[in-house]
Amino acid sequence: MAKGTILLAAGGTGGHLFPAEALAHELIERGWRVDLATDERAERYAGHFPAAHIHPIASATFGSRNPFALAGAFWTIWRGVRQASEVIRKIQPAVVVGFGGYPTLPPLYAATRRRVPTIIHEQNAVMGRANKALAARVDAIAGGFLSESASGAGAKIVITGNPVRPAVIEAAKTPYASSGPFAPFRLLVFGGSQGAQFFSEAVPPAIAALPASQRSRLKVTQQARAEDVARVRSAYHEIGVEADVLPFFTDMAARMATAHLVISRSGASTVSEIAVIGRPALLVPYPHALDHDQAANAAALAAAGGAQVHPQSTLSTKALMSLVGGLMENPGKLASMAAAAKLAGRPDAARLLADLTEAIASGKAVAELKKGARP
Ligand SMILES: CC(=O)N[C@H]1[C@@H](OP(=O)(O)OP(=O)(O)OC[C@H]2O[C@@H](n3ccc(=O)[nH]c3=O)[C@H](O)[C@@H]2O)O[C@H](CO)[C@@H](O)[C@@H]1O
Repeated sequence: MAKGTILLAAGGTGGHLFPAEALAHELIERGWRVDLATDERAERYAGHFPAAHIHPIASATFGSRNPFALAGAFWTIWRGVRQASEVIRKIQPAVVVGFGGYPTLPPLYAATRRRVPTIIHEQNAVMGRANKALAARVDAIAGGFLSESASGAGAKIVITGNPVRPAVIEAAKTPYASSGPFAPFRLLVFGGSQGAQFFSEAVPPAIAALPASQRSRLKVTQQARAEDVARVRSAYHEIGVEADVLPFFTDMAARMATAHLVISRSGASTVSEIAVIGRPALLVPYPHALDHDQAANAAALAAAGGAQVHPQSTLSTKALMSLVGGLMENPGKLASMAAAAKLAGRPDAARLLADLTEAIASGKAVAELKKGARP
């Protein structure tokens, strides 16, 4: 017999859904039934979600300035609030936990109206718009990279880190470079859950510019947007570099575990996973993220010595080639970056967030929890 039901709300991209999935595993292990409220966009990422029931909830963004589009969005969100309210009435969750992104607005808003305890989890160093809109109404704000002092909502913030999925915890058991003495040299390139056009354009020419002796040692795994896959594959084929190129790798954690160097964006889960598994990384923050400053996510890992951060605008083919080529010749530096990244990792984030969830479900307030935590 389950302890009760906890409703998680997450949608949109993998960056919101994967931390929810990690919390779900932890809560189920503790004897809770977990349901998920999500939008249809998230179906791509929800395949492995261990929810007892998935509730599709209507949602929309207020992104447009067109008054008709705005009115439409408002109406859709209101429809979502009514749907979510009905779900909450039926399943009587002990607490509702939202993971950011506009699909979480209706379920969290409906929960606060029905006086069900609520938590939002913010993965990023800078709070996203949906979470900002909900911050004043919820009981607790859990943070991946947030800082308690920097935000107006500081009193409600509990730093838990970003929960990573069980496959990541498993991958973290693999010591760095256990797949061989850097020959072949495994390079993993990916752009977050939706891919990155920039890497498709920039990385193959940089690899082509490496001396043949380095190129012949390379094995590349590269995620590319579906429309770029064929071009990236043939670019590597032409220069004789073995490359796995796909729009999405479902075994990303295992691929990270065997990588000697990662080149990626700095979305919150990406940075958290690189740290937990402990791999050296060249991080290139997505320059156009509306909601999240990816550079701020990368900063802590860089400060710990686990990663280098390079703005996209500085990465000419030559610059990228010499960064990769230089690191390939310096296994000692790579190994020390890997060790530093691992020290910065938070493998206990799912446990801490589950502790907070259970405390809020039992009616405790964040202020009480913080008082209890003081020596
Ligand atoms: C453009 C944008 O707005 N991005 C945001 C989005 O990123 P995005 O959705 O890309 O999220 P993250 O970088 O946080 O996570 C990407 C996740 O996808 C996984 N993965 C990736 C590629 C692949 O082939 N297979 C795979 O499994 C990674 O292992 C990781 O778990 O949400 C994040 C969390 O709020 C934010 O920090 C990002 O700023």
